[in-house]
Amino acid sequence: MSEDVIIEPVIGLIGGSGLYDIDGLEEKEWRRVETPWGEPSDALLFGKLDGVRCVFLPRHGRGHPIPPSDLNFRANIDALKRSGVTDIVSLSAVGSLREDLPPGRFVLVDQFIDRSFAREKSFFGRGCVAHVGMADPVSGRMGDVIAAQAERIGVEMTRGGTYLVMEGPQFSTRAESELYRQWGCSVIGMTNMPEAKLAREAEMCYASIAMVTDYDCWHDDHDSVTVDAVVAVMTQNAAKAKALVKAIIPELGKKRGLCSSGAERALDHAIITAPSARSPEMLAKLDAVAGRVLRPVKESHIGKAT
Ligand SMILES: CSC[C@H]1O[C@H](OP(=O)(O)O)[C@H](O)[C@@H]1O
Ligand SMILES: Nc1ncnc2[nH]cnc12
Repeated sequence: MSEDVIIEPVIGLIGGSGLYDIDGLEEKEWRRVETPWGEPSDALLFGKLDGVRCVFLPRHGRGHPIPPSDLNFRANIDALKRSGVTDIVSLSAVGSLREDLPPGRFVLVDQFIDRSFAREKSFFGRGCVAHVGMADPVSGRMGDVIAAQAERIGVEMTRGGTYLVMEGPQFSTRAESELYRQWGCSVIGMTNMPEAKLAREAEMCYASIAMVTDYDCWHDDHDSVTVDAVVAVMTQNAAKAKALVKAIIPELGKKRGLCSSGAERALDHAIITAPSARSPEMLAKLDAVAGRVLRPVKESHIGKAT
């Protein structure tokens, strides 16, 4: 049954390698946010762009002190959620697994293969078990806005692509890179999972802009990826990324109904633990991410349309 709700979006931006700040924010303020899951990667940058509330988080922290496997993804997503964020735009450096996705190209990812293995992947667990759907991990609504704005400002963007998430921190062997190519993957990186899974559990819409920095190690005509090469291309990509962010925020910030991705109601049919078997400690930790379904209805954070 469709619900009559109006959402005033707050846009969360997660900046990856080479993106540690965003331009043009008004009323800027870096603020630390505490979470029950530990510390986020850094303080969060709060501000407004064209009147739209935004919250920026540098994924690896300013100066990039945190490697992918040590990222506290749960704290990052929880901090964005308790800051009021409704829609997350992830910006990431990635390697290309396809000839037609050269360095400099932006890819609007629509699928993931999660090969990460040393990370906390869920807010739920003993005391409150939930299984959310991940068939469609990103928001097509956000994708439509991002693709349209990329075209308008002349940023070359490929719509759709599968992002292979590897554990890292080492880059892939040639055999691994070839294997992922055979699997039909488009790009490779180390960070979008479990980020996208946790965003879904926290009922936030998620879109991923993957910015190609290299051809990984499979391409005969290109050197194997190095950090220097990634950073050099990312420095060129960053200006385009910042222009794109400026273009999408006023559009993403418009009042709207529920997202077609279903993300905002992901927990409606996901929690399997009987109310009598739920642990109070777990419920306390889930206060921000699952408050909508675990708290009494009158406290729900999304207002009904009048
Ligand atoms: C510096 S190259 C490897 C590093 O860059 C990507 O991070 P992010 O997605 O945050 O831009 C990649 O996933 C690795 O973490
Ligand atoms: N080739 C690559 N592999 C993994 N993560 C990356 N980030 C940027 N390039 C990458």
